[in-house]
Amino acid sequence: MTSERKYNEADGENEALSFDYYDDDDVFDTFTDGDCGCDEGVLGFSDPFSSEVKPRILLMGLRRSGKSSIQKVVFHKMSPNETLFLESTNKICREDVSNSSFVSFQIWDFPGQIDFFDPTFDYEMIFRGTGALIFVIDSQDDYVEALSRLHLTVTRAYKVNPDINFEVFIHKVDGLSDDHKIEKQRDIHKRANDDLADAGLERIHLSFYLTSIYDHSIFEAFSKVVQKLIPQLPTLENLLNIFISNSGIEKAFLFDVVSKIYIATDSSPVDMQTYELCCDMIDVVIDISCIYGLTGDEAGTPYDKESMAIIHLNNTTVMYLKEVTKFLALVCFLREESFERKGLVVTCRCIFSLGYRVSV
Ligand SMILES: Nc1nc2c(ncn2[C@@H]2O[C@H](COP(=O)(O)OP(=O)(O)OP(=O)(O)O)[C@@H](O)[C@H]2O)c(=O)[nH]1
Repeated sequence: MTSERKYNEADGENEALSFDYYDDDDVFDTFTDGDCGCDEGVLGFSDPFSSEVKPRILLMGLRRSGKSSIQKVVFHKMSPNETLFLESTNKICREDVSNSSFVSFQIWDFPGQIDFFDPTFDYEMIFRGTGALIFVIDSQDDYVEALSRLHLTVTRAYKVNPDINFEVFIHKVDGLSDDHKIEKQRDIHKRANDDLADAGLERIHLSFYLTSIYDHSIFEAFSKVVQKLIPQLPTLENLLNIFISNSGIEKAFLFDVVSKIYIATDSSPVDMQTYELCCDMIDVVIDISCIYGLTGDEAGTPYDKESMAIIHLNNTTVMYLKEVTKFLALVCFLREESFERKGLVVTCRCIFSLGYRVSV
């Protein structure tokens, strides 16, 4: 028998710190009409009795909209093509993502076909502990039904917990031209907000992202969702701003190496190409380390204190990657002429190490 956390409503104010435990038969078994499509052992609570409270991210949307694929590609390194063989999820799958003290949350993947407003289903308990609700809309399908489900979900969730961040992934945009993508986003944005306005709920804010598992857009969107749940974000951004203003560095990211989610960057805008280059650099570092860094039967990891890489691009830009902690990497862009002042990078690494220690 597994255990599930439940909010202790009596504790009122600070709900995020008021978990207690109970056997989960009553809530979740309502939806277990078959085997979970999730790997037992990988998914579920890694430490159900830990007192640590993690923000909860819900993945919701109609059947086949791409929820499980998103989770598998971002957090399990599944290749996008393999998602073609994913079976439909038929019960709620929960996963702990605890790569570092910053990137630490639970993802709950909901089956598309369930009626989570079934009276036997304690949706209040679920929404009360939620930090972000990602609603996935298949942009290649007719989205009228998805929009009405989005409206229902958001309004119910908001009533229970107005602090939830509502994130709408307009998904599978890989099949669409750029013009078509923008047109879809505008249409979905307008209809969803009109529905809320008609219900007198224009104060509910929805954020929209164009996503696909076939490019980096899904990682970028997830980065933004996760960043909103990191209380240390303003401090990290500040540190990165100080960092770049005191060095020749033009752009700096703090990456979670495992998921390739960037948990913070300086306040200059991020463009997709820069983000993609960072992801590629992380892949290169890990791949090269796996091939040449691990010897024989050594049980080491391909990413450790020694991990660092420098890549000279052919446009006089240099990319610099350095391990900050076991799970975090600092990835910077700088001009070749500034690169000689590499000592600054090392200094700033100390600042980040300090920032990390302070946060735990
Ligand atoms: N073209 C394209 N197909 C995608 C994308 N993401 C997911 N898919 C496909 O969409 C189909 C459904 O994906 P799932 O992840 O199983 O969808 P789901 O929302 O979890 O479905 P249920 O478990 O039934 O609720 C699969 O064939 C995926 O390969 C995407 O970004 N682009």
